[in-house]
Amino acid sequence: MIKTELDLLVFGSLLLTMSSQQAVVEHPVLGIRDGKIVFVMPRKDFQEGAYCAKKVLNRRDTLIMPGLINTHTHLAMTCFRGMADDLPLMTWLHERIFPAEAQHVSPQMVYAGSLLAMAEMILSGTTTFCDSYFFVDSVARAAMDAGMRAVVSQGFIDFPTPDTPDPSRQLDTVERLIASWKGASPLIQPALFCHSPYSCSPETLLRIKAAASRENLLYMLHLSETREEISLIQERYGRKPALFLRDLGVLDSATLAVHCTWLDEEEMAVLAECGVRVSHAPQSNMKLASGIAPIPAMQARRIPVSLGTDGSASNNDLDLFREMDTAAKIHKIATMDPTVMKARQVVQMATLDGAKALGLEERIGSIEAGKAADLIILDLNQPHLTPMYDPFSHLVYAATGSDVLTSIINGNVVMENRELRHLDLDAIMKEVKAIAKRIKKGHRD
Ligand SMILES: CSC[C@H]1O[C@@H](n2cnc3c(O)ncnc32)[C@H](O)[C@@H]1O
Ligand SMILES: [Zn+2]
Repeated sequence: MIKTELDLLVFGSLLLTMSSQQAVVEHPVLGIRDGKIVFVMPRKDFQEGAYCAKKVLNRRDTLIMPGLINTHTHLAMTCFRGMADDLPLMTWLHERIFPAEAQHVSPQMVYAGSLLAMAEMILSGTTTFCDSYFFVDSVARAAMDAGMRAVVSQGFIDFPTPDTPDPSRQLDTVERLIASWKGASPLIQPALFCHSPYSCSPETLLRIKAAASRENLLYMLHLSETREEISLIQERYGRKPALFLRDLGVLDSATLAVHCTWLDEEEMAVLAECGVRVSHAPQSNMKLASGIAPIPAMQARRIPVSLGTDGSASNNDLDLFREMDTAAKIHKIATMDPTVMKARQVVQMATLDGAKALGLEERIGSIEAGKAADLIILDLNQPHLTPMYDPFSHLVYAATGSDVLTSIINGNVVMENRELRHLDLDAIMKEVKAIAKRIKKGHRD
């Protein structure tokens, strides 16, 4: 008998496909070749003699699921973790973060801080992230080195930023990003990010959107994050932020709006009509006391909502398991209704809906034959995961990132039994500690 060759065979106790049917497979076997899922089937249907695999992962008491997708973060801000806590957004940004970024953000700092973030994300089950920051080339190189799937977006603000000191040259920065990374790797998608409607002029918002549309790239921005933003935009443009952006012509299905904390009914209707996707970052919204986004109302309008951690200076970690727990609970208390944001739906937000938010649902977000092999394996043999009536309940309300044993991205094992395969964590932490020492002293890198 001719055997089908596989790169990897994975056995487990339970597998959550997170496909639209949300099938759960007991005692699953999963075959992977050339970075893709070849089959998923129950072990009883598996003909052992029909396959030969270069590597086999087979551990008792494990749950296999799609890798988690973090749709909004600023990875290099790991270097600022814990540096400016317990402040409201505008004070945090203008008095602490922007000045620190002006002094310390460099290609080296972004590479080191992003690598540290990637180590943290892989160790906690994230396989795809969408980053928005400066010196994007460093983020993309770090993602290639870590073996992570990434949307790397270039951030724009209408004042001199570390990689675009002259804001009138923003389009040069766009061109550099496209020349270096568009089509360069199946793991990397470039994208464009305008910081917000209050920090970018209508001309900038439009110019960057036009470039994104021309190049078929995702366009993102922080939207309606605080009440202060609503007043500012209302004063400046005589309209609420979402209406202002709709009238400007930058809202469509290739737009991902981050936060959306203070959207009202009319604005939600506009987002739904335009096909805008949303990234919800509940822990950052809580820590900066920005507010509670009306997520159940958005989902009722069929606005696709995904999860993001935001940067680690406003969260302060990148563990999407903790974010899922927060997302499930915060809306129960906000609506005083424990039936909203059920565990199964929250897991979907962190997987398939994350893929939809990034326009990657054909490739990732669920475990299905033909999709990329981006998956994680959790250890169920833990006191806090015993007994198990409902795996979705455990993933949202009991598990943390440290329950992830093994992570596979595009068919590559990037972490096995909690050992990072591509990253030297000690060296990365040493480098970031050295950067933090300079930040503490206030010296330039
Ligand atoms: C142009 S994107 C990078 C830019 O955004 C800043 N930032 C990080 N988190 C937030 C947030 O929650 N709201 C607004 N701005 C934020 C970051 O420090 C960079 O300057
Ligand atoms: Zn952000």
